[in-house]
Amino acid sequence: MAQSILDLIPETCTGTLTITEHLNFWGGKRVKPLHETNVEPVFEPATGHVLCQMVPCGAEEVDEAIKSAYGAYKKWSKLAGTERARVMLEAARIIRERREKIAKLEVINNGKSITEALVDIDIAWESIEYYAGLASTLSGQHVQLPGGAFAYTRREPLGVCVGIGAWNYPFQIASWKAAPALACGNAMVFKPSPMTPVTAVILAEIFKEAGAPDGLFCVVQGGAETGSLLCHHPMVAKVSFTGSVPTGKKVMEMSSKGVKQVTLELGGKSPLIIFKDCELENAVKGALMANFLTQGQVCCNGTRVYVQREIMPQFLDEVVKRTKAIRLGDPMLDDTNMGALISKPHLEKVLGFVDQAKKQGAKVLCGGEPFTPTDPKLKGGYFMSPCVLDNCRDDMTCVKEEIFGPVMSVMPFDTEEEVLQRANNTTFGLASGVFTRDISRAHRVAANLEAGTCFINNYNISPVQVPFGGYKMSGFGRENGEVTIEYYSQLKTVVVEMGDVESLF
Ligand SMILES: NC(=O)C1=CN([C@@H]2O[C@H](COP(=O)(O)OP(=O)(O)OC[C@H]3O[C@@H](n4cnc5c(N)ncnc54)[C@H](O)[C@@H]3O)[C@@H](O)[C@H]2O)C=CC1
Ligand SMILES: C[N+](C)(C)CCCC(=O)O
Repeated sequence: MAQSILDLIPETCTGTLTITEHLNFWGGKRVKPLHETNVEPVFEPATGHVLCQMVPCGAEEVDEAIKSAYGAYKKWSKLAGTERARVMLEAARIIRERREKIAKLEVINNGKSITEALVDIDIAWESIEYYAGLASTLSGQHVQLPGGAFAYTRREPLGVCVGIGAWNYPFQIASWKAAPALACGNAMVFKPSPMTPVTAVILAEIFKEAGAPDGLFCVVQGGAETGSLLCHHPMVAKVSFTGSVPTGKKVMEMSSKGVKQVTLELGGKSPLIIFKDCELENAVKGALMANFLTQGQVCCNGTRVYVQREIMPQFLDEVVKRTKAIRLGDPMLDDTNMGALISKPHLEKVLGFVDQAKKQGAKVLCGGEPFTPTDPKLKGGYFMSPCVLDNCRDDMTCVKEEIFGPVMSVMPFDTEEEVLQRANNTTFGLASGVFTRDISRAHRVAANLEAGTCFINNYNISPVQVPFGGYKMSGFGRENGEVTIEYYSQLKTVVVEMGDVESLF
C-alpha cells in the first residue's frame, strides 16, 4: 500500500508541514483530482502557514466515488454482522495505535490543543468499537400468524450513505457517521469541510488496511458544490450532515427530491442553568467546559449561562479567574489549553460579535481580543482571548445567535419557572445543562428543557453509548447510542404462507 499521509508527520511540527498528496479516496486508493479548478488554500490556524490545497471534486469524480461505494456495499452488506465487526475492530485498533499521529494532524489542520485532539481521536475509535459490538446484534422479529403462517423482519442496510462534515471535529465527525453506517452494512462517501480536508482520508486508509472492501469508505473533497452533487446523486440513499442551520435546510431540501433519508446535526445556543444550591466550583468548571472547548467552536456549547442572582458575584469572580488562567498558545504543546480559531474571517466574525455585544450594553469581564502569542512562528495565527460577558440580556445578539467562538454570555435569574421559560425561548434545541444539588429540581428541569441533551452537574461529555442530536431547528436523527442503528437501516417484512392461497377472486 502507498505511504499513508500519517507518515509525513515529523516529531514537532507547528508551521512546517506541507501536504501535496492527493486527499480524495475511492476504489481503495488516494485519487488524483481530475481538474485543478476552484482550488482553495488550506491554512494552519495556529500559524497561517499554507498546509495544502483543497481541490474540489466535480460531477464525474463524485459519480466515480459513489459507484465505488456501491460496489463495496454489494459485498459488505452480504457479510454477517460478526464479519463486519472484525474489520471495524481492527480499524479501531489501528486508530488507537496511531492516536498521537492522527491527533497531531488534527491539531495542525484545526488549531485545537493536542490534549483535546487526543480525546477526539479516542472518542472516534471508541465509536467504531462500540458499533462493531452492535453489528453482530442486529436482528429482526418473528411473528406467528393464523393457520401456521408467519412473518419475520430483517434489518437491512440503506445502501450508499453520504456524510457531510464540519470543521470543528473533523476526524471524530467522520467516525461518528462511518461507524453506525458500516455496522449496518452500508457504504459511505464522506465529504469533509473544505477547511479541514486532511484527516478523513486517514480514516479511509485505515478502513482499507483493516480489510474493508475497496470503496467502503470513500472521501471526496470540496465545498458547497460538491456537497450538492452528493445530495442530488440518484444512487445515494441517505445524507447525514453536520453544520449550520441554513446549510442543513438546503441539504434537507435537496435530499427530498430523491426522497433520501437525512440526519441533521445543526447549530445551537444552549442554556446552562446554575442554581444557588449548586456546588459552585463544579458549576464554574462546568461553565468553562460548556464554552471553551475547541476555542468555543462546538455546536452543543452552553453559551447562555443563567446564574441565580444570589450567587452571581461569587460565580463571576471564579469564572473570570479561571478564564484568565487559560493558557493560549502553540496547540501542539501539552500545557496549552486553548489554540487558534479555524480561520481569519471566522476570528473576525467572532470578534465582531464581542464588539456588537459591547454596543448593546454587555460588559466584557475578560478577553474578547485578538491575541498574539510570543512565539514568532505563531504571529500569523488566528488566536483570541476567551471572553466572559456580563450584563447580558435575552434580546442581545450575543445571547440569541450562535457565535461559535470562545464567548460566554452570563445572565441573572430569580426563579426556576422564569429561567425555564427564558431558556426555552429559542429556535435551537441541541443541548442544555443544569447545576443544582436538589435532585428533584435537577430532573424536573431536565424534563422541561426543550433540547436533545441535558447535562446534570457536568457539561459536554459525550460517551459513544448515549444518543446525541437536536430538538427544534438544531436538527433531527441521532448520532451515537443504540438508536442510531435505526437511522442507518431499514426493516423488511417477509410474510410466509404455509397453506393454500385463499383468493378473493
Ligand atoms: N453543528 C456543528 O457542529 C457546526 C455548526 N457550524 C455552524 O456553521 C457556521 C458556518 O460553518 P461552516 O463550516 O461554513 O458550516 P456549513 O454548514 O456551511 O458547512 C458544513 C458542511 O456543509 C458543506 N456544505 C456547504 N454548503 C453546502 C451545500 N449547499 N450542499 C451541501 N453541502 C454543503 C460544507 O462544505 C461543509 O462540509 C459556524 O459558524 C457555526 O455557526 C459549523 C461547524 C459545525
Ligand atoms: C464532542 N463534543 C460533544 C464536545 C462535541 C460534538 C459535537 C460537535 O460536532 O460540535
